Amino acid sequence: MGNALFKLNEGKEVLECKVQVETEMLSPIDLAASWRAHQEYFQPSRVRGTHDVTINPGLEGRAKNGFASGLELDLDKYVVPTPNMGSGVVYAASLTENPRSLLQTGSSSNNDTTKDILHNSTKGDSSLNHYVNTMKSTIGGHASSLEEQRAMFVDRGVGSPNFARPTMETFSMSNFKLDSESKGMPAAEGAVAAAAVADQMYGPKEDRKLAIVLVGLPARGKTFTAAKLTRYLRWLGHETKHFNVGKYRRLKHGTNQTADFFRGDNREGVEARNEVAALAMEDMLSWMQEGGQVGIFDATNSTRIRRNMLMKMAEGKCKIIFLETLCNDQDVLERNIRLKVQQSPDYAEQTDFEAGVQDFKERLTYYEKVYEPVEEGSYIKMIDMVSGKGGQLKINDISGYLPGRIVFFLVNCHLTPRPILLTRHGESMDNVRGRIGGDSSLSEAGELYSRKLASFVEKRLKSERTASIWTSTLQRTILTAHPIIGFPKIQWRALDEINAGVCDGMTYDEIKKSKPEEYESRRKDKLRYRYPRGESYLDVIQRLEPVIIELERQRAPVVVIAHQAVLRALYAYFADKPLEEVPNIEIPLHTIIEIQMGVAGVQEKRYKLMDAIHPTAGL
Ligand SMILES: O=P(O)(O)OC[C@H]1O[C@@](CO)(OP(=O)(O)O)[C@@H](O)[C@@H]1O
Repeated sequence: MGNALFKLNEGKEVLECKVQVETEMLSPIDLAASWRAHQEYFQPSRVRGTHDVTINPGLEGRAKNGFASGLELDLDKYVVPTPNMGSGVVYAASLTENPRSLLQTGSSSNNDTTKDILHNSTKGDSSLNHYVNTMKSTIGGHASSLEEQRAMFVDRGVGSPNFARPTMETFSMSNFKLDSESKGMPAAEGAVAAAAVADQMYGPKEDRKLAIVLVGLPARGKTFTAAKLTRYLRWLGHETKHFNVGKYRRLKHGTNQTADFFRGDNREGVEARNEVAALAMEDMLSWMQEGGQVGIFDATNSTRIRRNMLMKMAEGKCKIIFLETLCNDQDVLERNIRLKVQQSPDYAEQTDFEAGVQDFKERLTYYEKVYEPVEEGSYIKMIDMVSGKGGQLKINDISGYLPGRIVFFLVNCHLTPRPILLTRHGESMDNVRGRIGGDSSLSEAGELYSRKLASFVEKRLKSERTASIWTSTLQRTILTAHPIIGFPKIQWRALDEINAGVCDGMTYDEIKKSKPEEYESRRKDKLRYRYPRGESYLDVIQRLEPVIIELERQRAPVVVIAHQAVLRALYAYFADKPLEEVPNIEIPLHTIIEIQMGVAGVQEKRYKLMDAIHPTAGL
């Protein structure tokens, strides 16, 4: 502890100022370590001069790339098990909601349930109403003191205990997330959170709950589009669920319905299909009452009568936007029909594949006879987006934050299969030291990995017309990309590692010793915890959203060379992982995660090129 007394003679007046400085005793070893780290940071960086976009990389990479990478010709020799999703294809439809109204015994008839839902919807969320009223009166009225007014809008960090948590009366996003009573608030930061607060305050109740009702003939990519949209909205933090009516039909009426069941003049069949659609809608509305925010209602919904039934059930409870998928490309349709027969549970017991295809085509003709394109209400028409040769969106009566984002997401999506390769940078000097953040260069092992990666990329993408290499602006990723030649490289600030704020450059042990409350807060809620003057994982997800949109939009392969926390967030999107799991997803060094995005969903494959700390001379 150091004390100092400063005296300032201003003419006759002497100003005194006492200063007390708290210092902690550092052992000589810690002092030396922090001096070394300090020197390392101020070493001239080897990549500062490179532009954000380099199209024709220097030839020097070619020389290095030629030798010492020692990769086997057969890349499958490096394949390692994928800990999360297995190596099989995850069929999108299997990720849909289990029909609770069918699984619960004695589920009430449609009308009773609908009446119950209408009755309960007047209760609303008392604590949230109270909260919003308090906030309205504070903001609308006059906060009692200037201090409180200033405090109202200061978001003092979610997890860091260094800031007093604002009282219930002051306004701060953290209360919304932490107040377990307030439902429908996304687990998110930034724009998503701000829009949610605005909608809670000013949007009519039904606008705060959104039903995206799919419309379209079979084999138009409805289920795949529904799954993609569900994944995107969940990743942004919106409580989103995918309700597939086909699943309800199969549960209630079995999986071996022939095409006749789907005839427009088959009264029994029509009633049965409307019944399960109503059950699914009731389940979705019940789920919204319990706090769900966006329901993706996946069915053909091919007639105006059916759509009117759904709109009537949703009246006053949620906003409906119809999402119609239209496809005129016969090749795409043929491919989708064959994929559907191959993978749909409807044909799981069909031994004769071609007979299955014929039956499905017959079912299709029955739907085509009664199909009425959407012309009513709010709608988004996706026209030939599936083929990936352009396509377009037609929209009508779309407004608000979330619908706007959904349109922007859908206009950037396509189904052209292509691989996305995710990998961390090569081992860095700070990885060896166990220091987080920073901007250190690569260790010897990290440099060897960069050469192996260049070899891998050359082999894996040699059949591709083109590809691009994305890095962060930190030198450990730029240096890792350096030996790769022949592909344009782009530096993204958005791909920089999570900002550890005041803890940048420290080891976890040093944080635990010198900032135990920070360490403990992060351990307790790593997803929401924000480093003082740094970021949380929720912050990282929000800043990665433009990267996800661009990854969806790209038609050529992309190699993303980034960081542990950033890749956890990106991987969680493709693997549709719950947000709570994001901060602990395994993203080992020197491993490439290949994500294959295609018509059937997302497939994952992992290649481990070498160990982290002790490089092997040549594989
Ligand atoms: O969220 P945690 O588990 O701390 O992981 C993030 C940390 O991983 C590290 C390595 O410790 O990332 P990377 O080396 O991939 O850039 C740190 O820089 C970063 O702070």
